[in-house]
Amino acid sequence: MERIQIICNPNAGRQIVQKNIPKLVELLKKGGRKQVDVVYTMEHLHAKKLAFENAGKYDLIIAVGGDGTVNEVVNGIMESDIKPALAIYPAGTVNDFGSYLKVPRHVDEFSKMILQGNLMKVDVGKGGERYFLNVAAAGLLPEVAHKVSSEAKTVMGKFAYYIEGIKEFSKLMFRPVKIKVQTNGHEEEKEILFFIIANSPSVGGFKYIAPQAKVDDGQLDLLIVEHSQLKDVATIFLKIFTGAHAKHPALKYLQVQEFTIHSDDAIDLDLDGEFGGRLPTNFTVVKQGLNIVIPK
Ligand SMILES: Nc1ncnc2c1ncn2[C@@H]1O[C@H](COP(=O)(O)OP(=O)(O)OP(=O)(O)O)[C@@H](O)[C@H]1O
Repeated sequence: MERIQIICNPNAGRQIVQKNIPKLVELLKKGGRKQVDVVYTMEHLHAKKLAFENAGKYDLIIAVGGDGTVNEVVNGIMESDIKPALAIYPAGTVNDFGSYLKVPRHVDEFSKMILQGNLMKVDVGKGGERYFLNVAAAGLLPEVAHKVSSEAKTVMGKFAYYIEGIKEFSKLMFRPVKIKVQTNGHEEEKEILFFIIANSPSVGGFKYIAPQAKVDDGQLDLLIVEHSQLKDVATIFLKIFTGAHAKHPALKYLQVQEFTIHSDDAIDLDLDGEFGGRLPTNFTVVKQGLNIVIPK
């Protein structure tokens, strides 16, 4: 992987990791990489455009930012005919996929990982026409993610999500979401509190939301909590910290390759923490569709 493009969101997270970029470039050049170009994103969707337009010119794109920036780079790569490899340099409030892959945050370790170039093929989820690397969701979690202001997340980190989550939770007790789920030609109507479609086990900073998820098995893990199970929701939430929630009878846990979710209400969809359009949405998975650099 000789030709490297670094796409960096200067505003992501606490804007600390970004200070390492000059050092990273220096280390990669010292390691023999002749072309290491850095571009800073200027606005929403800029990272996607940069990844798409330059996909053929690079062997590797390093996304520096949070899950939103990584999602944009993944969309740019997946929409391109030539697909460079991806590396995630976690610099955001939440970096689920990077944390799951145990990507080092220290610049020396990170550059070592890039120079070693150990690749893994991972699945990429698709919700409608948009790709997601880690998670698609609607209901409680995305409402929380979108309600928390960027400033609050920067100051409080992940805890901002949890605090808002508790506030939102009481509101949602009275507002279930009606959905139709189609899997393998079978349709079921449900009133749910939320659903999560996970590629990796780690979602929203919780490490074990989808404990059975594997990022290269060609399957998406679908978790649904039905409204009828409201009385159990508190217990489910408490168990999330250890992953024990997945075995709770009130939570439906399915592994699927394709399914559709409809709703009569205008329900926002969240893909990797970003607004991803509205339901209805057909979900598919591109099995091992992306090469990603991981530690040895
Ligand atoms: N220069 C920029 N100014 C403003 N927003 C940007 C800029 N570059 C990228 N973005 C947008 O910032 C959003 C958040 O990015 P990302 O998830 O990487 O960071 P984060 O710090 O984890 O998230 P958040 O800002 O939501 O806390 C993305 O939607 C991205 O498109």
